[in-house]
Amino acid sequence: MAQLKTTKPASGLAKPHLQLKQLRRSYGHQTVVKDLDLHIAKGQFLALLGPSGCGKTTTLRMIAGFEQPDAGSIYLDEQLLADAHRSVPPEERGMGMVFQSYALWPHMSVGDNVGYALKLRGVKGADYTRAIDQALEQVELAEKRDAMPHQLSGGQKQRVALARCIAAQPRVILLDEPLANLDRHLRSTMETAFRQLHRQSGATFVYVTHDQAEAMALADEIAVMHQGQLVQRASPQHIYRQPRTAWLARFIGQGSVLKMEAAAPSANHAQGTGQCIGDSAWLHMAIAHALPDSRKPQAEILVRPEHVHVHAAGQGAGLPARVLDCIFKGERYALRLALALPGAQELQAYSQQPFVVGSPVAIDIAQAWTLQSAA
Ligand SMILES: Nc1ncnc2c1ncn2[C@@H]1O[C@H](COP(=O)(O)OP(=O)(O)OP(=O)(O)O)[C@@H](O)[C@H]1O
Repeated sequence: MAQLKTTKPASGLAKPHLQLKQLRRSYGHQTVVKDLDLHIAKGQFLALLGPSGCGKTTTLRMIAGFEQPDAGSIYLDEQLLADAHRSVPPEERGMGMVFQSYALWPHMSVGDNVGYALKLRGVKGADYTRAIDQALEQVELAEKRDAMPHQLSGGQKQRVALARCIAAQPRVILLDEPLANLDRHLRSTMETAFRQLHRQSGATFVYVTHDQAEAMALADEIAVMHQGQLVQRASPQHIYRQPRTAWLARFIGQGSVLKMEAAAPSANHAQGTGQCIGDSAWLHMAIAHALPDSRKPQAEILVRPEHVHVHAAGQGAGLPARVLDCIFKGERYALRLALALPGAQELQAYSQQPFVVGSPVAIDIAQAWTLQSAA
């Protein structure tokens, strides 16, 4: 692999950001990252989200410099970091990486682990000690400075790994499933720590995860990958409310993808993908007409459980349905319902009251989102 020497951007006024341009990487005959275009603004917290094997880690490793692209290029500011012919070595990219496995040196104290990169850079004496103390304070582990890694809990080890990363003051911090080894309670504590550190450090964060809840809780924007390609990139709110494809709608959050008749009678709604339908009466009609053997065109819509109102059968109008499941979730009940219509389409709903499994109900769908056909 030819190695590029680090060169500063030509202009100090250049707008700094990380750019992946038409990035491609294959292993044997399998192309795992396919012409990926991604621009990440300075100081942004971007989550790279997708199911196992979609190419997230390979993308992160190319940004870090552990893998070289087969085609395309990676720029930081205006500096070319890598393309198919050249690659700046990882240690010259000004990036830090936090792994799922913590990757602490077992024979070094917490303080020495945190200061490792600084020592390599020749930082010594009071500056070295101050940088370690500051980084450990940021992750609230100042009292563990002299402890050894084996004396720490999983969450503490991950915070040391973060402190080590921050102490080196990287421009970009790359995180590969850093919370995957932690229990649920610790994960939410660590999510708070990540958000604080992101704000304090001002660094650009690129965070790989397959957990949508984690991506939504942490990131300003989410880039969803599927089979090596970018499916959608937007804010968590946008991706949740307006997923582009049926695949993404199913992948992100709770919700049901229902079929409805694309050209329902009395429809004065424009048809097509990427639209919010808020007319309940029209929605009910279009869903009721989605006969499984219909020759008329069918469309797919996303219905989130919070938009489904359930009441006992006979108490008001609505689509007829039957309760398949009713699970107590603490603050509410989660229902699984089957429409009592041809096709028996299933959907999810929330309710403040329990419903008996098997009982007939009526449902109102307040809004839905039209989708592209399944990817
Ligand atoms: N060094 C390698 N040699 C061969 N195949 C590889 C190599 N690294 C990754 N792959 C394959 O590339 C595909 C993408 O892997 P990658 O680790 O990028 O996915 P991922 O989205 O991060 O998945 P996970 O969430 O499971 O880590 C997988 O099919 C994987 O088996």
